[in-house]
Amino acid sequence: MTTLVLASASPRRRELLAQIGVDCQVSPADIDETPQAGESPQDYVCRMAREKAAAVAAAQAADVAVLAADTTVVIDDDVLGKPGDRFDALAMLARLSGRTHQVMSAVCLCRGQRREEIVVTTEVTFASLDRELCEAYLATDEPWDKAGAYGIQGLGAVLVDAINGSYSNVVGLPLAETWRLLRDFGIASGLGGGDE
Ligand SMILES: Cc1cn([C@H]2C[C@H](O)[C@@H](COP(=O)(O)OP(=O)(O)OP(=O)(O)O)O2)c(=O)[nH]c1=O
Repeated sequence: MTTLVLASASPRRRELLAQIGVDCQVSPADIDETPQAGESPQDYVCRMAREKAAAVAAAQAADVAVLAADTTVVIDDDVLGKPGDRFDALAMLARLSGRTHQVMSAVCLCRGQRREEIVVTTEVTFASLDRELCEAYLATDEPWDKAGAYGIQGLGAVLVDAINGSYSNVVGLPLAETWRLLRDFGIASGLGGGDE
């Protein structure tokens, strides 16, 4: 049986993997998440997932598989990461208000010399938000550890009018695509049967 290490501090990613019956150990990666000048959102999320996986894989035996992911909100080709402060969070919510944005997650799975990456994009359309609603949402403390300053899986659901694409991708890990990746590596097998 292959040991799978999830290179993530996100409790949501672990819960999402558990939802599809995949057991893992957790070993968060600490990397610099600053975008590079001129880097496209897709290149950025891929690089982040790859660097998280590489940082953790370096400390593992060669037969251990490492899974890492990165999720970012993209609007007008700009990347919105986690808000740094209240002002930042309000500006993000105001920018997303009444418009459609993309949530991009990259997933990187590696074992030994083998490495595969995928990027999944979901479109999310926000309701029109007034200042009072944005302030009230900030007071819930949900925005701080989430890209784009909202969590669709929580009270942030009231901000969302529609989504087009994978829901789990917005929460941090596209489950259908990740499961296929794990299956291709021989890590996930049938449904409900756990790991091979
Ligand atoms: C848009 C959105 C993002 N998010 C989260 C998913 C990610 O955890 C987070 C984006 O930050 P990431 O850097 O992708 O992940 P992380 O810092 O939480 O964890 P790690 O790097 O250790 O794996 O935003 C939600 O939970 N709900 C949402 O609706």
